[in-house]
Amino acid sequence: MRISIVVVTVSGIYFLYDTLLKPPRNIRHIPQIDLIRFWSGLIRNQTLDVIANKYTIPAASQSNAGIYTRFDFNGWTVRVNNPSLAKKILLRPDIFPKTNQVNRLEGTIIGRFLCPTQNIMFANGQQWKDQRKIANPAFSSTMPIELFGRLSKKLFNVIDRQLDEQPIDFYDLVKCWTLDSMGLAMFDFDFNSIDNQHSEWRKRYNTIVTEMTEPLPLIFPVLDKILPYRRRLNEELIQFLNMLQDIITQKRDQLNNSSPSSSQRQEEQSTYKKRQTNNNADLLTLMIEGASAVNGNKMSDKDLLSNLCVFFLAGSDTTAHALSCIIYYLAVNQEIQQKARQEVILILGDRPKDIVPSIGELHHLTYINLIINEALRISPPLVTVVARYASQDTELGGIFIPKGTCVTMDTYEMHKNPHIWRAPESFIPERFVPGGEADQLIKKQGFPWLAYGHGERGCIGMNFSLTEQRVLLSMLLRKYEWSLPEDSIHKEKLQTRGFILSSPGSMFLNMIRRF
Ligand code: HEM
Repeated sequence: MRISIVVVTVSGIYFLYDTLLKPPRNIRHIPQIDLIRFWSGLIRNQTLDVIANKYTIPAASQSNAGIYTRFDFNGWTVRVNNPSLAKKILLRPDIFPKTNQVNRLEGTIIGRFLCPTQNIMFANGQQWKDQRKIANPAFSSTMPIELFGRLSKKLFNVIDRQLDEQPIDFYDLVKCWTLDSMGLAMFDFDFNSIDNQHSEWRKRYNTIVTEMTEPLPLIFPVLDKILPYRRRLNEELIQFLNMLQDIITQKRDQLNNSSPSSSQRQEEQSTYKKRQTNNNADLLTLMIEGASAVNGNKMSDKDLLSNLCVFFLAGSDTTAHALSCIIYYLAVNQEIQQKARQEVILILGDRPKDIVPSIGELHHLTYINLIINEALRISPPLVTVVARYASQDTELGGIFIPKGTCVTMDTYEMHKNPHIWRAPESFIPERFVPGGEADQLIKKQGFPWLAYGHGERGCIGMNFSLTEQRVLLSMLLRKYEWSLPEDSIHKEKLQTRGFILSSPGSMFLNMIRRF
């Protein structure tokens, strides 16, 4: 009897060890990360650079291919830390399509927000093509520069009111700025969070985004149903989704009233084209009109809602993170800040007045563009990309990858890997001059810079987000000078954390007005 208890216990422990701590047998030939140390690092909230330097980069360095396996929210996954393999994966979506997150996350909080249906971020094949075709024109229309400029002036009013209470948390403010920009540009809804940082909708959105991506419920979705605070989060989510649904319904009603008959399709198409170029419509309007103008099909409310949520999540805190990191690196590199300011002054002049740059002027901000690229390298807002899977038996860097294996990329690690980039911890915008280090790496190695992804599944909102960054940064440089306070938590180095979306937590600055 005793012997059988011992045998059952030992077998149970072995079973748990074999299934939880060891990858499936068909990928055990690939180097593994030290899973316990990696996970305990994440749970102890270690910063991204510590995790990269201690666990993930060493794990990838075990093989020449620069790949390793680990268990995370996609289950056992092959993680790629190699630019040429990143290129191979991203340019072959037929061999490496996206994993089915809709099924995997069904019933979870993140699933209900991020992918209640197959939206543009997660769909594959024809379903994805149809959605991208509808959304593309909305994103390639003229950018709402005036809106970004107007919101920047609003932000400056808030900064000015806080100048006597230095330091100022720029990260918190810029999150309001990107949220208001997205709300207004996407569906003409004013979150009004710049003027009221404690607004109800802002609080709701922040709670959802912050708590939704906590690592443990991502791995064990059942926690969403058990833990009381997760149930409260669910309530917040329902309210947020209802608000978006109301906006969609109102917008449809408005459009139906303004174009009641289906026989007016030709007229609708020309209005749609005019709106695209004149930039007098929000993205939601363009998508609803696009859905009927492109192929005569209307997009269902469920699909629209699913896409709106994904645009929000993909586009709001990511850009806020990017802007905060730029501001940080300009604070700790005063000579780069000064050089960037000189460029802006050369193009926009130095009159003591806020000036919103034109699209042509933005194109001349070449040094600012280098700064943006370098900030996105040294601290990419998304630390990984959406997981793919091998749709057939294949190989990566000579290592066999069986059909069905989940594969993804370590964006953060690739951007910080000393085997790829020279002095990766140093902020050097000149890496991105034409023919410079970045171009050389692209030529020789593939995709070393993955901030916006690449290939047909690259970021649809890249131009939108880059325009936001260029407008706010150029206006900010004319108006203020800034530095890091002595007691900043980022004094030694930028501290970012996050499992999917990276965040500096806060970014307190001392700011001085130039006029
Ligand atoms: C700094 C800001 C941003 C960063 C760093 C970023 C990053 C990325 C990355 C890395 C991908 C590729 C993911 C993959 O291959 O799995 C992606 C895709 C995507 N992004 Fe962004 N993004 C940003 C801003 C935006 C904005 C403003 C929007 C929309 C308003 C947006 C919407 C999307 C969508 C819909 C996709 C999926 C495209 C597809 O698969 O066809 N992003 N983004």
